[in-house]
Amino acid sequence: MAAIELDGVTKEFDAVTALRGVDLTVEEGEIFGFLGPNGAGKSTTIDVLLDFVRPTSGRATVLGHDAQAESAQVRARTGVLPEGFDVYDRLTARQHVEFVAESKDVAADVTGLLDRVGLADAADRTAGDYSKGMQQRLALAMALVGEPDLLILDEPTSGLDPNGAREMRELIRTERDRGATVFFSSHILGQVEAVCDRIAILEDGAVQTVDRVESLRADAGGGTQLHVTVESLPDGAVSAVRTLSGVSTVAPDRGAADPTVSIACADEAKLPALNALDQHGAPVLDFVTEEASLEDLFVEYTSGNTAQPVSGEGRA
Ligand SMILES: Nc1ncnc2c1ncn2[C@@H]1O[C@H](COP(=O)(O)OP(=O)(O)OP(=O)(O)O)[C@@H](O)[C@H]1O
Repeated sequence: MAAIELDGVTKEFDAVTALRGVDLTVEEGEIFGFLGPNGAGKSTTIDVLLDFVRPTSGRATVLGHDAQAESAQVRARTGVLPEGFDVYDRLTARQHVEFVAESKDVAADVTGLLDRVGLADAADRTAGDYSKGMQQRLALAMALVGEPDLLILDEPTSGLDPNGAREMRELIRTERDRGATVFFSSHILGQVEAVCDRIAILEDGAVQTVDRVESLRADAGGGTQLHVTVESLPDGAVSAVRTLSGVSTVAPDRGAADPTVSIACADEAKLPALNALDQHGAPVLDFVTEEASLEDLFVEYTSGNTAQPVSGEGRA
């Protein structure tokens, strides 16, 4: 059974069409990244799933329940980290989590949950004094109450430092290993590509593409960037690499003491490219490889929208 099914969902807010016939299926047990620039419609989609807004047309099903008619059942089995979560200033973190457990009518290991999100030491401090990152961690602990079958996380790494973002990704993986489905939105490509099984790219209320991360990476053109330092770089060596199958671009740079050449190529073309350099008067001194980023693809699908897709602060 699909964890999430959107079927032709359109949402119009007066003058703004936020969603335009969105079709999307998220399978159970997936970590699914919902990516798009600011204003693409990510939060509106999540609001439809949780019945905070009603679609103008189309239908949403969550964990087999109709998102509108059976929203209570959906919420009972779903943990949500909303965008721009506001804490209750005078309540402690512990009280926040206890409150969610009471509302959901489930038993919760409150200390254990706060420990998992790195707030054990601050559990009894009032959340009004928390930093933004600590508030975000608290929101995550609240989302995890009751071991939900589905986690819906809206911009979960917002406000987190690089360590916090990495811990968030580890936690997402742990939740998936427990059997949960994780659906999370982000406008930061690096966050999504580091952890997701599949990604949908949304732009202007419409799904532009849905695919596995590896397939998107392959579509990004050239599986690998090869940066090679050579002793010398005659034109013949550059041309020899250009003619190899699987090589898409070759960019020589003769400005430094040792010339370099950057080669975008398919994985299987890496060794032939290095051999071709060696054999055409460009002995290889050193090389590094870099996986192709999805950033170009993201920009292509989102028409270079003003949101900055950054490639992340490092992989988990
Ligand atoms: N309640 C509302 N009333 C009017 N317009 C709205 C409302 N909610 C969202 N919109 C509009 O719908 C569009 C999609 O907004 P949404 O918040 O879903 O985007 P998003 O992808 O989540 O963006 P961000 O990354 O900035 O959070 C935007 O143009 C927004 O202004």
